[in-house]
Amino acid sequence: QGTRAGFYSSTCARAELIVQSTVKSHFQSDSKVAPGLLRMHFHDCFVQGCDASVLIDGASTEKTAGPNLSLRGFEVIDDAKRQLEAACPGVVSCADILALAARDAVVLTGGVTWVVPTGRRDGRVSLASDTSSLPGFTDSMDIQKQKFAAKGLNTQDLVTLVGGHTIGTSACQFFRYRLNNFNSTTAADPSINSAFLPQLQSLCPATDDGTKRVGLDNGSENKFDASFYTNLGNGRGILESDQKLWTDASTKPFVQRFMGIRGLAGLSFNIEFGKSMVKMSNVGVKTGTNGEIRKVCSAIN
Ligand code: HEM
Ligand SMILES: [Ca+2]
Ligand SMILES: [Ca+2]
Repeated sequence: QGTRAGFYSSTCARAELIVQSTVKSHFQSDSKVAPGLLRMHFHDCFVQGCDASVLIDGASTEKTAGPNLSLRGFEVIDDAKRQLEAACPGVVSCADILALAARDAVVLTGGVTWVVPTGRRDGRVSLASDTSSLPGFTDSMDIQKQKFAAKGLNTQDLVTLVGGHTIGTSACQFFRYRLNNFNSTTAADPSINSAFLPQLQSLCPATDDGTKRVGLDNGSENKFDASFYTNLGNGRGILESDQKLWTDASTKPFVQRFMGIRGLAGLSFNIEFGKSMVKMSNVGVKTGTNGEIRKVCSAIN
C-alpha cells in the first residue's frame, strides 16, 4: 500500500498526539465535529483517494459540490496543521491529519481505537465534477456496491462503513420525501416503522426549508455503537440507503450479525469498523514522491 504504522515516529514523534489533542479540545466545545470529521474523511477517500483533495478552497473544487456543502470540522484540521507546522515544518500531510482525526473522532464518541497507517501525501487536484463517485442516498444497492467495489471495498465493508451513521445527523431535506407521497403514492415509504413515521413527520414538517436535522441513529446519535443496525431492523433507518441495508437480501445478513441475532456468527461492529476503515483509508493513497506536503490544508502549495 505504501502507508505504514508510525510513519512519523522519527520525523515528528508528537504528530499523532498533536492531532489527538486538537480533535479532543474542539470536540469538548462542539461535539458535532466528531461526525463531521468522520464523514469528511470518507468523502476525501472516495474522490481521488485519501489525499486531502476535499480540503481545497476555490471555485469548482470538491468542496463546492452538493454532497460536500454540509461537511463540518475544517477548522479542526486547520488548527492541527498550524500546530504541526510549528512543531515539524513540512512533514505531516493534511491527508494523514484527516485520517487520524477521523479515528480520534470515533474514539471520542465511544468507539474502539485502531492503528492508522500513515505516510499519505496530499493531492494537487480537486474538482467538483469528480464527486459523482460518492454514493447517493437514492442509489440502488447495486450502484452502491459498485461504487464501493470501485474502491476495493466489498459488501461487508459497505455495511460496516455505513455504520458510521451511528453518530451524527441528517438534514430533513435528504429523507423527507420518504415521509409523504413516496414514489408518487399517497403513502410513506412502507419500510418505515409505523410508530416511527409520525415522529419523523413532526420532526420534519413537509412545508419548511428542510434544514432541520435529525439523528441518523435514533436515540443514539452521539454514541459510537451498534444501535444503528438494531434501528434498521426495526424500520427506524433515516436515509433510504440506510434502510435498504435491511431490505436488501445481500446486505441484511451483515446487519443481522451486527445486531447479534441468535444462530448467526456474530460480528463486533466496533472491531470490524476499524478494519474496514484501514481499508478505506488506504484507497488511492499517494506516497513516496507522489503529491506533496501542503503548507496550508486548504490550498495546494
Ligand atoms: C451509501 C453510502 C452513504 C450515503 C448515501 C451517505 C449519505 C449521507 C447523508 C445524506 C448524510 C446527511 C448529510 C447532511 O445532512 O449534512 C450523511 C451524514 C453522515 N455520514 Fe454518510 N453516507 C454514506 C456513507 C457513509 C460512510 C461510509 C461514512 C463514514 C465511514 C459516513 C459518515 C457520515 C456521518 C458521520 C454523517 C453525519 C455528519 C454530521 O452529523 O455532520 N457516511 N451521510
Ligand atoms: Ca481525496
Ligand atoms: Ca449510535
